[in-house]
Amino acid sequence: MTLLQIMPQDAPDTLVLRTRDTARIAAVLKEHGIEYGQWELRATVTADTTQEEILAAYRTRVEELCERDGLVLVDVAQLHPAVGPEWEERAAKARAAFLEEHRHAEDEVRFFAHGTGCFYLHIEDEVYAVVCEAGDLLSVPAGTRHWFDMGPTPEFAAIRFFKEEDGWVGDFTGDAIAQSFPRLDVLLSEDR
Ligand SMILES: CSCCC(=O)/C(O)=C/O
Ligand SMILES: [Fe+2]
Ligand code: NI
Repeated sequence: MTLLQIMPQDAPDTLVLRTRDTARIAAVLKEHGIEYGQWELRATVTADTTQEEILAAYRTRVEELCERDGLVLVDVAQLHPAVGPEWEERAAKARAAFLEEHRHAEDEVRFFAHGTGCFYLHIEDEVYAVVCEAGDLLSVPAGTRHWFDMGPTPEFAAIRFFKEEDGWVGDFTGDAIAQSFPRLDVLLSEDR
């Protein structure tokens, strides 16, 4: 289930808010110009599902969003658990690539067609951890400091939307803040 957990930037163990109420999540994020929404799931995604099949399943919604927000490029980032040393290495590399705080020159727009991932949004003096699940759409404004954790066993397929070819390139802030915050697996284990 989708989760929003807000923590002070200097007190990662302190809960300002923890909610799985998606209407509340949307409302809280909207106050900061972040769009959160849910699309009806249209396809079962497995390791054998191609990018083309995922894009075809969501074509209407994708086209509507592109038209509305002037997005021109779409692709699918996906990882599914496998076995063997190559997988372990690939997963660790992929995870590490987004685990440091960065910004993008354009909005970060992602739709989760499968699996789970957590965006940590550093907004003013707080960190908003948004655990996205299949069906979730998140649009984070350009320039927002953030990092992303796909967890120790990455499993997700996300449609990515861009205005420019290099829209995914991160500008790393050099702030080590991400290291102090609970990772995706810890966040999810803390249900009480
Ligand atoms: C869920 S898509 C991979 C993560 C990504 O593109 C990004 O920029 C994270 O900050
Ligand atoms: Fe990013
Ligand atoms: Ni999978």
